[in-house]
Amino acid sequence: MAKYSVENEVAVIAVDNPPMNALSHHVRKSLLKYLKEAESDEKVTSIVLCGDGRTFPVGADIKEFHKSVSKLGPTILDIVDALEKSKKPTIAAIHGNALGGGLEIALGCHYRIAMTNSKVGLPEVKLGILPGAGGTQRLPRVIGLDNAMQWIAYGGHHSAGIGASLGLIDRVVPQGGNIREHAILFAKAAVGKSLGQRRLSNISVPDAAKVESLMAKHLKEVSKKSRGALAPIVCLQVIKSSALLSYQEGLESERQGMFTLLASSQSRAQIYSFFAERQVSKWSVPGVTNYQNAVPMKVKAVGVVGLGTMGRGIAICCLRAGKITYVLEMNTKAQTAGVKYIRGYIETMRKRKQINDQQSSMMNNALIPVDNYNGLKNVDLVIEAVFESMKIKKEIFKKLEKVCKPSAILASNTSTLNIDEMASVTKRPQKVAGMHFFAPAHIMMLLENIRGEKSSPETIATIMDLGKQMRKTTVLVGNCHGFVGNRMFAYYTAESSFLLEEGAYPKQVDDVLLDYGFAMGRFQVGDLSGTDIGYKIRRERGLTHKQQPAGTPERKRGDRRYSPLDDFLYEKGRYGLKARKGWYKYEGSRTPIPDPEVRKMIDDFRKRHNINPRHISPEETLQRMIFPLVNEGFNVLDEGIAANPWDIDMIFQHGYAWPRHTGGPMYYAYTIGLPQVLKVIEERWKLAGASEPHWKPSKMLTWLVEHHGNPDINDWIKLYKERKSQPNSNL
Ligand SMILES: C/C=C(\C)C(=O)SCCNC(=O)CCNC(=O)[C@H](O)C(C)(C)COP(=O)(O)OP(=O)(O)OC[C@H]1O[C@@H](n2cnc3c(N)ncnc32)[C@H](O)[C@@H]1OP(=O)(O)O
Repeated sequence: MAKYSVENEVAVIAVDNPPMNALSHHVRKSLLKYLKEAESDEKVTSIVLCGDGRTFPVGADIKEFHKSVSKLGPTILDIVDALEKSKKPTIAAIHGNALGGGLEIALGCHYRIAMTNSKVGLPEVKLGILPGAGGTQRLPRVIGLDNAMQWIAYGGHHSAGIGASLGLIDRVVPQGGNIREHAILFAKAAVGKSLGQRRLSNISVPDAAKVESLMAKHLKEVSKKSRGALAPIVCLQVIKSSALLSYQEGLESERQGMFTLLASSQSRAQIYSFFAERQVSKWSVPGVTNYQNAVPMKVKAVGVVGLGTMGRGIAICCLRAGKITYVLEMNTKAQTAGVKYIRGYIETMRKRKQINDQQSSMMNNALIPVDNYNGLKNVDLVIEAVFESMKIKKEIFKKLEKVCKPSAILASNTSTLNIDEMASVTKRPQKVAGMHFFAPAHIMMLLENIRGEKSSPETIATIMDLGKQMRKTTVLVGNCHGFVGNRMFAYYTAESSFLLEEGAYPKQVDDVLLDYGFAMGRFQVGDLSGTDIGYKIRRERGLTHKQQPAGTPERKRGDRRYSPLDDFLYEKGRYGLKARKGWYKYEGSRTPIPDPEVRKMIDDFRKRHNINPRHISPEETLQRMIFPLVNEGFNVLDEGIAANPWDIDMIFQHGYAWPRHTGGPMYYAYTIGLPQVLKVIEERWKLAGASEPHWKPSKMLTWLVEHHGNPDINDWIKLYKERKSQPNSNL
């Protein structure tokens, strides 16, 4: 709804649709009604549009998308038109966020004033669509093509100050000011002034002459940054119309572009992702506890054990979240290097204005290096981040048990190992949990939190809350080898090496993944992280080529298929980018170049094993890499290790840079259709057999397909659990 009042001849229309004042159908209806009322009331000389509560409208109601209600008039464009056509000056009074349709109605107004701490932007591209209420045509007319292309194709939020410097915001109201009062005064002063040039559809785009060169520049950038995504490209094409066509023709091009994007699977996937991102914070452990009833502990001081790459990143996350951070590293050289890195990073953040001087000095003061376990006696929570070895981790947990106060939570940053086994060496298993950060921890958005069998509701609530304070997408999962992410990802990696054995080369596989939308292929990523990382993990598990007793078949570990190609690569000193050679070679830059030496290694291997290389199609490559991962995703859901398919999708989007416009592996499977996915998995299972158990069709996937075909992704768990809970379900 909207509220209407007249103050001192100024009509004030305030959108009132908590929490975000989204422009839902009922809001649009009442906005237009009040606009007409203000227009026809002779006592009203000007009109202010604002938001009640937290914010100016943040855009269209995303919940209405793909539903018939979104098509019910009036549209946002009807409101924008009415505001612009009004004979009385219309003023948008912005506080909080004016985003998407919110900014578009502000662009319909003749003037815009904004609180200094407010944000403006057209982020529709992030939902796989475009600003569909004239934003693609009006914004370039105010801030120019170059800026509009940047704003719309990337969907960033911008400060009111930036908006003012570009002519979008007419006045910035300082902190502490009352936006409504300022707007009323502004509106009074605007009465009687000419509105001609204030109607943005009347004016032309200032840098229209540069349209072709700007198009080329931005198209190049978006195809690199948002590989495979349709929306940024359509956005640019539609913005181009603002420079070449009349306003009305431009609007038609916007309408057509919107039609194309709304019909694409990408927009559905991105809208799904928007809600999924918010849904994961509403965690629950069925029958035990959930985000609404568990109370987190207050965490003031955190300990981080180990100052390697992970420990340093985790310490930065803790400092940014305002925690006193004790970093324990007993090796003096490693401690000096770690602390130097952290302080250097704080300084970089300060220089980039991500933090101010005061925050920088607070963070530096809150960093406390210690060189023995006693130094951790005051922390509320400790995260160990040492090498991935159960033996070492158990020793650390025993020491932590002795020195940490009884209330302290003991967490491990393990990426694969059993949390319950670590908990078993302590007297406080209810206070033990996993906090799996992804490298680099201070950059990657994901935190995969692992609840142990005995983790208490308070412990779970605390690690989830800490993730939120670190501003991470924090997903709660159950305990098993590799948890959700690495357990599923192992098959993606394994299949990529099998593909090399059978006929592909690294670039061929990587190109398929790049076309799918990944920023980097599997082998490029391997080189970037270092081929030594995986090797050390395999060595810890006794899997590497060199650890096998004489006579062990090269391509088997036990009764399972194994590819030793990754081990050979490491043994040749090809550690990846840092060694300037890995799956690729690097000559003076980070550009991966296919290396004949790697090709020879693969060819020799094939010859030794009498493998006749065959052509592997892009379609097979993609299916071989993604479908076993999806199959395992269904096993993970069946076992309750992940509570929902969107939990898995968020783990992959934020931890493994899975392209957002596909929604994530589970949503992608839903887009393809579960019957089709199962068909491929079943065919492959027949071919591969027991030595490749990752192709064994998941019970849950099979049951869903047999009984429901391709049910809505929101119904998977409900349908399956209902059936599973029935007696004699055999599931
Ligand atoms: C054509 C298309 C047009 C014209 C459009 O306008 S498309 C929409 C463009 N606008 C956006 O994409 C903005 C979406 N919202 C956000 O980015 C953020 O919510 C925020 C930056 C505005 C605020 O962030 P934050 O303070 O963290 O709050 P939450 O994101 O957690 O949001 C709180 C609840 O509000 C719901 N929400 C937010 N925006 C919308 C919306 N546009 N439509 C419907 N619902 C919205 C959000 O889902 C949260 O709901 P709950 O999880 O609490 O149920």
